[in-house]
Amino acid sequence: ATIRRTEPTAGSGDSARRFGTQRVLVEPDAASGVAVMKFKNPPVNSLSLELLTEFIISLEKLENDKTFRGVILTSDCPRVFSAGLDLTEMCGKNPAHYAEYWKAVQELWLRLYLSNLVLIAAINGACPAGGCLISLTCDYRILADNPKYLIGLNETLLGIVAPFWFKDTLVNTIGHRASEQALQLGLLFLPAEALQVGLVDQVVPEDQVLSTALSVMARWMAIPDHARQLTKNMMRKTTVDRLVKQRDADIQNFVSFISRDSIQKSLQMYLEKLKQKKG
Ligand SMILES: CCCCCCCCC/C=C/C(=O)SCCNC(=O)CCNC(=O)[C@H](O)C(C)(C)COP(=O)(O)OP(=O)(O)OC[C@H]1O[C@@H](n2cnc3c(N)ncnc32)[C@H](O)[C@@H]1OP(=O)(O)O
Repeated sequence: ATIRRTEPTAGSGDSARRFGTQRVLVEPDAASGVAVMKFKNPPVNSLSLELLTEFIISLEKLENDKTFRGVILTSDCPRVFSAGLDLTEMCGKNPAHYAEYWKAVQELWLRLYLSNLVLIAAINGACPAGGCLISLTCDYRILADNPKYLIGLNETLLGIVAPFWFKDTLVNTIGHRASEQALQLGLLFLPAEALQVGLVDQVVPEDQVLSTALSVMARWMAIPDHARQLTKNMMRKTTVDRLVKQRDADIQNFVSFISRDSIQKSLQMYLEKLKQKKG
């Protein structure tokens, strides 16, 4: 994916030029050093290989541009933050594709979890599974107060299992016992429940999600960068190293697990059910 510079939209106010890719819009505000990164992969921001790749490219661009110290992650698709990993990437494909896809999923998590940027998730829609994982890699999570916007690692409901580094990220956020129950039951939390269990840090009216994220960002950016970054690294490095030291094994484990007939069948059935729902 190439990074395309697009002209500022009419009425975009500041002279900041937007850049990004087809599926990841980046709205930089150089004055504040904050960029808003919007997923745009309609209808549900499923994390396809293309979206993952473009996401990594855009994140790297922002990390390499010293103008930016904070990024707000949000969705350009109505009602959905991200529907999680793209199920079509995990069904009916071949082992080589599964390996390539999983490597990209690992890469995104590794880059986000240890990012030197301040990352804030402005969750303006449903946030299941891989979408929830992205929000968990952020430093702070704000969820719109809409009972339709459920959030959680619901993998067991599909007959699959969240890998250990998904689990570790959840445990680091809501604790071991809450994670044990949430992962086994594939819990999808309502906003008030997510706040109560600590899965999100704030629940605000839908039209205040972005403005709240901007004010929280200002608070985090007031901290001397290097001290904050060293502290974040201190908190997260052990978790990241657990994957780094066994990335290939993790890929092989994913490929063999997802290739099982029983797993393929449950994913197909789940996809069918999603399609019927519209019926
Ligand atoms: C042990 C170690 C080994 C590792 C073991 C394996 C690794 C496990 C880690 C997996 C992590 C994951 O993220 S697995 C993904 C889990 N994701 C989910 O369960 C969410 C599924 N989606 C939903 O619940 C809903 O779509 C929701 C997001 C709420 C939006 O609802 P809406 O009514 O607005 O939209 P829908 O009508 O449902 O969906 C619109 C269209 O998008 C499609 N769609 C929806 N979600 C999709 C998805 N994730 N991937 C692809 N396509 C999706 C639908 O089929 C529809 O297709 P058309 O009908 O053609 O338009």
